[in-house]
Amino acid sequence: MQTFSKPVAETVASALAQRKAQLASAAVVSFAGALLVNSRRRQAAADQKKNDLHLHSRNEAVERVLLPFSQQSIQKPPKTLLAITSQETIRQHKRFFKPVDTLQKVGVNKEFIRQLKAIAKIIMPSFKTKEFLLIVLHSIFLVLRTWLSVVVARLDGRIVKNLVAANGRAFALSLVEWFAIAIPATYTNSMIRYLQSKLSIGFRTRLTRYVHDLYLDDKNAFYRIINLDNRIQGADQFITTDIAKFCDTLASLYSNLAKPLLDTVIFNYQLTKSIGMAGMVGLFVNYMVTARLLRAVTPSFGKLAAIEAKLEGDFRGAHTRLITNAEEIAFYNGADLEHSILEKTYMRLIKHINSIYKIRITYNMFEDFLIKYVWSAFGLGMCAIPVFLPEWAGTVIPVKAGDSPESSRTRGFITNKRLMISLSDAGGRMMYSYKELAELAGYTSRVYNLLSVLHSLHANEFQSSENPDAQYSLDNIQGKIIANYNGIEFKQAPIVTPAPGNERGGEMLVKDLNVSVKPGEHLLITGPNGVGKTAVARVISGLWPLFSGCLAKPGTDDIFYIPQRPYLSIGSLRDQVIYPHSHEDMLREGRTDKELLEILNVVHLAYIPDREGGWETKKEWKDVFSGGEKQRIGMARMFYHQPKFAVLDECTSAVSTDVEGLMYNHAKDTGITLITISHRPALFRYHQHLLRLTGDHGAWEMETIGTKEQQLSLEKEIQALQGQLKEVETMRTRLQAIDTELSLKV
Ligand SMILES: Nc1ncnc2c1ncn2[C@@H]1O[C@H](COP(=O)(O)OP(=O)(O)OP(=O)(O)O)[C@@H](O)[C@H]1O
Repeated sequence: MQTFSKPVAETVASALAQRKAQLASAAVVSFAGALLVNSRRRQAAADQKKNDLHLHSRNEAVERVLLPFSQQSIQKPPKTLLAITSQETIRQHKRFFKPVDTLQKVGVNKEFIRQLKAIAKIIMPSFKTKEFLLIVLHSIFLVLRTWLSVVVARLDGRIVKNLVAANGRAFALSLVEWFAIAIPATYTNSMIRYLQSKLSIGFRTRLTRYVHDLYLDDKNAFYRIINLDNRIQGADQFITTDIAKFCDTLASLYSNLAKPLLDTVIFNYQLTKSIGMAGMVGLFVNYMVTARLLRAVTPSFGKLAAIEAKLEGDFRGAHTRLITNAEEIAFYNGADLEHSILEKTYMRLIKHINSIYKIRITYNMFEDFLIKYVWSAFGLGMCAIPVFLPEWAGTVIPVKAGDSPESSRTRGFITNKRLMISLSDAGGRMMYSYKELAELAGYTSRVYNLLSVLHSLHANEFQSSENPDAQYSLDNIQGKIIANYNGIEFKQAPIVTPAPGNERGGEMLVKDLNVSVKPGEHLLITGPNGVGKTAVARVISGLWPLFSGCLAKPGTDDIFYIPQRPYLSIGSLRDQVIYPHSHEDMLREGRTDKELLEILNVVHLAYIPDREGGWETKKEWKDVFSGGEKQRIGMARMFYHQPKFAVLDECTSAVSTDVEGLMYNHAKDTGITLITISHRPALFRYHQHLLRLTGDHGAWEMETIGTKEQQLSLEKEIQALQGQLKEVETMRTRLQAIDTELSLKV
């Protein structure tokens, strides 16, 4: 048991030694370190980055998008050229995607048509697109299929007539004709399905590309949509599933609506020839009445589809959270609770789907009854008109030379009946299309909502506050940002949480901050948990808005952020070090793996490439690296990018103090000005200034490290530690006493 007391003394002694070292080193730290800048190297890197940025500029006309389309292509995806959405197009489209009125009913109405028209500008930007060609081809095949249906109906009539007339030769010949028609008919059907799928995937590619261009824009809309807006929950579901469903429904709707419409026109024309005008008027009246009846009983499938999509998103989101936080949940033994959360989310979804199924029972019954039975009976009645009341029909079934009146009537009846069946099928599909149209309205409202929110975030238009008296509201951002400044300077700038949808508006964390960081003047930001240290970094990076005051900051290339939570991307080991650059960027800049190894050496990770099997190794890196290794990779990234300024947010908390010191010294030696967010006093010595956030109504204070006050406060801390050190002996004695007491009891 005595061994426990030794570390107590050691810890206090080492803390004391550290304080003394701080006191000594803080006094000697000066701007000299900052002047030892390897300026040539940094300048070259900056130029290279600018060059690189130019090559990847968002204004670049065309970018390659990888679209795997077969199993083979998954290994080696083909490259399809797709134009990147230009800023001009986005600006022009903005007015079509005005914010959605949440009270607006989702359904087949004017708003739906307006939203669909707006989305059409993305999925079919002009008639010179591949998608338009697909629609034309698709339409040709649809006409062909209708024509083939008429031919088949006539042939069917002739086959039965030959059978009734016992004409064996004619019967055999008509059967041959039957098979001859089967070939183009089946080819037509396959092509219709193929072209429909192609159309859907074409729409999806355009829409996904457009959404990605907005979602991952230079304003970080993917961050804003979560933190600065609460109109869209689970954007991933919108992008991966809702867009796909929207495109599938739209493409199939065209074929499901265009084909029966065409069928209705052509079959009606054919039927008029056989059943006369009276029959046609009867049929028309029948359509009108049934359509009205069906419309009246159709439930709001659009709204139901939109709710279903949202619940699907919630279920998917719950699973994603489980995967992302698997280790933490497993450590906490949280499987039971997570299980019940997943079950609840799933049951909410299933309950909704079940209610849709129940609604559909009566609707489908009514629909079937009207279309299959009422229509057939009505149709048969119409077919009988030329037989029983030829004077009403205004037409009689022609009797061909050599045919008996019976066989002619049979031929006429069979042909008409087939046309009738096709007509009722077309009607059924049209009615079904109405249901599909209502569902499309649901998907359209979701896709439109996503697009309108992305457009507004891209244009820096945020959700308006419900409280007009709120001091800080996202729709009233007054702060002034000066970019490309050689330093960081806050003037009367409050740090405020964005808090979208919060009745009270944003909460002020730091009051009117006045801080200036010039090159070489390293700043340490400290303060209790939740006081707003990271929030300062968020405002510098532009993730959070500046509600008032002024902030001058370096250009995006000149500042690098290492966040509190390490992030490891998908990709090779090399990709982890050079993130967010790609291997192609690295080669273009003329950087080598040898250089990367030197960087890993600085952060004491030189053993990693060998251990992991080389730079090309791909793994789920977040599960491979230890906490400290992840943080060192973060530092390695900074050394790779060599920015002028770096914001380090508690990013070395799991790194041993000696390696941490080496990394800090190396960063300073290479000319990086550090803005560190930390609670660790061991880091004082690497900085000139200290910003202390006290959390008392947004209060803060600035100190120069190494000043008299600073020394005084360190002296005080040393005295306190020395006091504790004196107590070690007493504590040790007490521990021994407890040990003895315990052993006696045992
Ligand atoms: N997106 C957000 N919307 C509203 N409030 C937020 C948001 N993100 C953080 N906050 C709140 O802002 C406050 C400051 O957060 P911040 O992350 O800056 O704390 P911190 O000082 O860095 O704390 P720590 O030392 O624990 O890292 C916290 O109370 C936090 O709950």
